[in-house]
Amino acid sequence: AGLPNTTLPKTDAMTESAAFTETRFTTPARYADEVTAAGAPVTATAAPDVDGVRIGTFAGYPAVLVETADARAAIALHGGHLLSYVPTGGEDLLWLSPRLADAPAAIRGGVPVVWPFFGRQGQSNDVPSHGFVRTVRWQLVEATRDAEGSVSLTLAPPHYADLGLDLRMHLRIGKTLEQTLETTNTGDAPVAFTQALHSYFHVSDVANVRVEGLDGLRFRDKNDGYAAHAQTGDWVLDDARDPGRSDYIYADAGGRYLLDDPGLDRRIELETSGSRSLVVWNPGETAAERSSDMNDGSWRGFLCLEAANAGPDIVRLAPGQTHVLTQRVRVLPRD
Ligand SMILES: O=P(O)(O)OC[C@H]1O[C@H](O)[C@H](O)[C@@H](O)[C@@H]1O
Repeated sequence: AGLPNTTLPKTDAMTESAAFTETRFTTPARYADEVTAAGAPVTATAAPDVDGVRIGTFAGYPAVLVETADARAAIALHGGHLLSYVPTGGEDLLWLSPRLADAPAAIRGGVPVVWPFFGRQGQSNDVPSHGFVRTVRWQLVEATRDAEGSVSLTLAPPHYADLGLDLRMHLRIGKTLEQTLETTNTGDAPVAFTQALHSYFHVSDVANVRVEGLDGLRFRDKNDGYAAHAQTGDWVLDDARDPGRSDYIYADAGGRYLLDDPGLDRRIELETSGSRSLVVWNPGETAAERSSDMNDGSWRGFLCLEAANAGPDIVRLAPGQTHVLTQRVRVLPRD
């Protein structure tokens, strides 16, 4: 097929802070120590006294393991990273690299938490790409089980006193996966930030799936100097301009997307709120082969649909204000 994309007039590159008004973050004083500590073994994490929740390991990472009648899930303490979500009777919705590097390296796969900036949008080159929370150890703050049997968790990254922002992540594991990033401005100045739940969805073959819900939207292509384009029809990987890779930021996105996968005979529904952008990313073969955690052909097994506030979609918070980004994910049968 191929996308008959229309090239729109080029505007300023999205990473130039002059074009937008993101806060320029300074790496928190504690960040380097937190990264170093994240490589050390986990010592005694108290297991919560909640049915179906325990502390164990998953893919070699210390993790919160959840089991309900409707689904199983694993959340690594490293990065607060959701590694696995398996609806009962189905396959994992998430992809995890078979070549994971050890902590404190970032985990390839699952749902990286990107915060408080997407990539290095609006930032200098001195800050780590995708923010300050994906390569540090998080804490499990709360676990509860509701009357329907779903498990709700709250996790938090280290508190950075000098950042002026605080993050809590909530997860609800049941028939549907619900994941929320709750950001509060704890400082005394307004903050403008970007973020994403960078989900790696497991697919049969990325070249053989399509994403509905993007038709007519404008997007910026990171591989094309952030040039603006217009989407016609569904997203597919075989973009006529560049077969085999996608790094698109869709703006003014509607918040409901369907990932149709004939090979796995399923559709993944992604619904978002508090997010007006969607990033659709797959590195394609050439870039994947240069990467130590995707250079085995496994890049074909995922597509990232990232519920984001990125590109022109920047969140502005006055002191004391809180912003909530939520994604809801579930499997639908194919008709
Ligand atoms: O390799 P990472 O730092 O995990 O980033 C993985 C990818 O994340 C996002 O999708 C960005 O838009 C991509 O440009 C980036 O390559």
